[in-house]
Amino acid sequence: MARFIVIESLDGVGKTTLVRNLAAALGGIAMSMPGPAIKPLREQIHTVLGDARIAHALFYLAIAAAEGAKARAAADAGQSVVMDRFLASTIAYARARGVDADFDALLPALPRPDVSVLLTLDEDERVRRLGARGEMSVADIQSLDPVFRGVVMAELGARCDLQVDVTGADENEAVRRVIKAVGCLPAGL
Ligand SMILES: Cc1cn([C@H]2C[C@H](O)[C@@H](COP(=O)(O)O)O2)c(=O)[nH]c1=O
Repeated sequence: MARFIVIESLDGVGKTTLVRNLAAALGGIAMSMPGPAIKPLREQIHTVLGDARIAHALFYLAIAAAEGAKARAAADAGQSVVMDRFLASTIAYARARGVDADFDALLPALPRPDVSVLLTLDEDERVRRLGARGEMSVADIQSLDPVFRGVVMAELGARCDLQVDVTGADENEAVRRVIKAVGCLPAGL
């Protein structure tokens, strides 16, 4: 049974909420990239890394190696782990920002999830939700560019095991759709 589950998507699809709700439904733990300890420092780290796009990709890869190892260990010990973004996002965003590195050569050395799910949402609805967030991040704005979005979605689609569309789904229905697609059992069953 899948215990280390990765959820990937563009920004604004509802990934973070879904990760939290799915982890609760499975009686498991929610994790995120780059993780709560790094998140407050992220802007500072981006400033230090500057224009070197490969540096940003390597930063996220290092975090994926570290957080992925923790997730893998917890899953191997019998816990369900739901991770908000992982290697597919790291590679997809690096590619969309023009980094031309052989990421696939590194994959065998990195922790592997049991299943990765690409969450999709009707694009008009996604744009509406991003707008409703108030201030958009640089990444949010980049995801509105059709070329950028196309590269990210092509990479995510090629690298995820499953795709689940959550258009028209409320929070609970989104969890049900993912559980059905993954075939994992909610807590208590
Ligand atoms: C996790 C991760 C995020 N990102 C970018 C893409 C997201 O739009 C942005 C914010 O991610 P977040 O919404 O999951 O916090 O950071 C990368 O470029 N590489 C990565 O490995």
